[in-house]
Amino acid sequence: MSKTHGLTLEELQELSKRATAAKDVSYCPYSNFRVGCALLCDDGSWVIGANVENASYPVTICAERTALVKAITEGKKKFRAIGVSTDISPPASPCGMCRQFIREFSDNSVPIFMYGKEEGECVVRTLGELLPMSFGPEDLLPPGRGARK
Ligand SMILES: O=c1ccn([C@H]2C[C@H](O)[C@@H](CO)O2)c(=O)[nH]1
Ligand SMILES: [Zn+2]
Repeated sequence: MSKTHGLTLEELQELSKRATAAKDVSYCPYSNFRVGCALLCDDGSWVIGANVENASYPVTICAERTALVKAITEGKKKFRAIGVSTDISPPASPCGMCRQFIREFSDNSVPIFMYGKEEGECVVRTLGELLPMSFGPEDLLPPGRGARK
C-alpha cells in the first residue's frame, strides 16, 4: 500500500485537521498532555475524541478510546483510518491499551497517522506494525459475529 493507504489527498488533510482540532476538547488538567483523535469511518463520516482525565489517574480515558466508543455507539464499527495528534515531536503513538482496543474494530492493515508538534509532521504505521501477533475477535468468535463480521 502506498503512503496514503488508500486515502485521497482531501481525506488525508481532513484527518490531520480533525485530529489536531480535537486536542482543543481534551480534558487534561493533570498531565497537560493534550491528545486528539479522528476516525475516518467506512461510510465516509468522521468521529473525533480526546483524552479525558480523572482525579483518580488510572480512570483516565485516552483520546483513541474516547473516539472509538463514540463511533461504536453511533453504529459505526468499521474504520478506514485513524489520526492521533499530540504536541510533541516525534509524535506520540497510541498506548498498548488503545492498540488492543482498536484491534477489536480493525484488521492489521488499518493505518494510524500520528501527528506531532511540527507543521506537517506525520508518522504512519499500520495497526499490525504497532501490535504484531495480536489477539482479536476472530480468535474467539465464530464467523459472522463481532463488529467487523
Ligand atoms: O494513547 C494514548 C496515550 C496517552 N493518552 C493520554 C492519557 C493521559 O491523559 C495523557 C498522558 O498519558 O495522554 C492518550 O490519550 N492516548
Ligand atoms: Zn491509550
